[in-house]
Amino acid sequence: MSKVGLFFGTTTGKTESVAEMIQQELGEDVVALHDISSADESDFENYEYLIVACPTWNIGELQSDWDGFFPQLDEIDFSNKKVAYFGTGDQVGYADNFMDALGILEEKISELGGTTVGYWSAEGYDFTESKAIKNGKFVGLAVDEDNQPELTEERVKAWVAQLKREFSL
Ligand SMILES: Cc1cc2nc3c(=O)[nH]c(=O)nc-3n(C[C@H](O)[C@H](O)[C@H](O)COP(=O)(O)O)c2cc1C
Repeated sequence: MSKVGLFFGTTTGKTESVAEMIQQELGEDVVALHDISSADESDFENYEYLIVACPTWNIGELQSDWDGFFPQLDEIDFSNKKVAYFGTGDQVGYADNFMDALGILEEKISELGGTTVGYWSAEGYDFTESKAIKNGKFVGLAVDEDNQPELTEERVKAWVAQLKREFSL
């Protein structure tokens, strides 16, 4: 049984690619990938550690599969679970709503008892507003494949190294 469940939504495939990079970095035997479009509540119970991944769509909204799953989050017990988040977004085209989906999911899952790990510095990004900023940091890894694809690999590697410590893997 994998230790970490990574639940992602994706519309044009970018978040799925980053999910696969993260799985490679943490280890294929450590991380199981779940597309949220075909997941159900019981899938979350199997893991002590979760990674929740969602791009922001339609100006500040959850990706559509995550949007559909959102009410089902209430049925999941997140207490005793450490939860890390990552998202993909476009800081140039959507500077007022960069990574909002990450903030929306983190707020909800924290209310349901999840403990957030994997906070990420906002240095190196240029945007105006984001619901994903808490105490000056992103609540998880922010990836911008639209404008900074050359930074994705090093960002993923650094974040995964941090997660290994915070998940005690
Ligand atoms: C119509 C549209 C709306 C978008 N809205 C936002 C947004 O509000 N905030 C943001 O950060 N990115 C926004 N994006 C950028 C996407 O989040 C980004 O391309 C993302 O990597 C797509 O992920 P996916 O390929 O996994 O679906 C938008 C893109 C499109 C085409």
